[in-house]
Amino acid sequence: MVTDPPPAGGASTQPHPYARVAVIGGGAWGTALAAVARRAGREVRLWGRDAAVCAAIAGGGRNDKYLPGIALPAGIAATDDLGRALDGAQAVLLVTPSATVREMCARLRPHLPARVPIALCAKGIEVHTGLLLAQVVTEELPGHPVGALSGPSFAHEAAKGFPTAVTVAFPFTYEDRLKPRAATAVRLAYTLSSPVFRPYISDDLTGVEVGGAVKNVIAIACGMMTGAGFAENTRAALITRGINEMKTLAQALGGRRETVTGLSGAGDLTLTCSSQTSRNMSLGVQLGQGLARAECFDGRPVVVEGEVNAVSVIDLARRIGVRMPICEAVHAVLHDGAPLRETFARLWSSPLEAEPNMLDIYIDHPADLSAIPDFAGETR
Ligand SMILES: NC(=O)c1ccc[n+]([C@@H]2O[C@H](COP(=O)([O-])OP(=O)(O)OC[C@H]3O[C@@H](n4cnc5c(N)ncnc54)[C@H](O)[C@@H]3O)[C@@H](O)[C@H]2O)c1
Ligand SMILES: O=P(O)(O)OC[C@H](O)CO
Repeated sequence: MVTDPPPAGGASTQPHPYARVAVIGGGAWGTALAAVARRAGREVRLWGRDAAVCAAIAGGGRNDKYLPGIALPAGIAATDDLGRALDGAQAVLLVTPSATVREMCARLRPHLPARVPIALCAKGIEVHTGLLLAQVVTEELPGHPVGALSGPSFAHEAAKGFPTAVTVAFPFTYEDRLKPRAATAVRLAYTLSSPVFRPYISDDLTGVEVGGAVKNVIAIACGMMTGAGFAENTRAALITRGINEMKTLAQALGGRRETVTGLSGAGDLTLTCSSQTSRNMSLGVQLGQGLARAECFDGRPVVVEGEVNAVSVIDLARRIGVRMPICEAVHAVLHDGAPLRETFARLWSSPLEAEPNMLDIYIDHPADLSAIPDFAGETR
């Protein structure tokens, strides 16, 4: 447990916020986080690779490409010049898609102020290496404290100022435990906090990152089942068993099971699996309805992290011997051409087992896939 008594002599007990925040990534979440930081009273520089988007944000307070119709708070300095965005930055939020994190680090390297903390706001695990994104950044940018910001947060809601809570996680040093108000996670949480944005603090970076990556895959599973005509019982079972897959992977990688019950795990899973606002859930629904991948989202290119995450999560889980049957099913449908209904029906015929941490037992369960009715098209 971390405690720090208030200092004697009436000195302020507030952490020191990071006064200047650089947000790297001008998409939906990067723009929303710039709005969050601005609303919290910080000086904000937003880097995007699209000059027209940057001009619209800086000039008109809008990013209609990624957040249509939303008026952003005044004063976000948006630029396509990385050097300008990072000049004097005291904290960096990295918000480009997970697959771009390593290349973005190389681009950031020449411009980063020394020892500036970097918070990953993308959700994923690197394909091939199996590294969590914070490990990728630590490898590429040694000497910087690296953490993550994650949780149930649709960008358009956070940008509009709807109350949102997330987790900010950085490893805690011995010193941080003695003086938690000076810890990076605490300072960054305070930096971004406002009456409508509430960051919770964690030192379990692994648990937080695993939650963010796995929830995307489980959301695709929920979407697939919904699209194929299954109902709420099925979705609730996938969410609950999905949390168990997250816990098992987090623990195997050195994270804590209870972190997965927090905002970055169960919280984000609940949000993402409940609404087709989620691109992951929405992709699953469209595939469940029988659309080909190329037809989904009317053929528009849309960032669906769970597609990539399915590959990296399953590759990692197999390597370290962790069972993740729901993620395996999603992977099989997305990447091995397995038939969707049969693949998920098979999950219901897998051996009976006990709830977590109770009894190590597997009992054969008769597999009769034809016993599961075809609900597609039925009106409920
Ligand atoms: N949108 C949300 O509600 C939300 C919420 C929380 C977390 N996230 C996470 O944030 C990350 C980004 O998602 P998003 O919603 O902002 O995506 P987005 O599609 O809205 O925007 C992606 C941004 O990344 C940029 N980009 C793409 N490839 C790039 C590259 N190679 N180099 C530099 N920039 C590149 C694009 O120009 C764009 O500005 C994802 O990992 C996502 O899971 C999104
Ligand atoms: O639209 P999604 O599925 O990428 O989800 C966005 C956020 O991760 C929700 O917290």
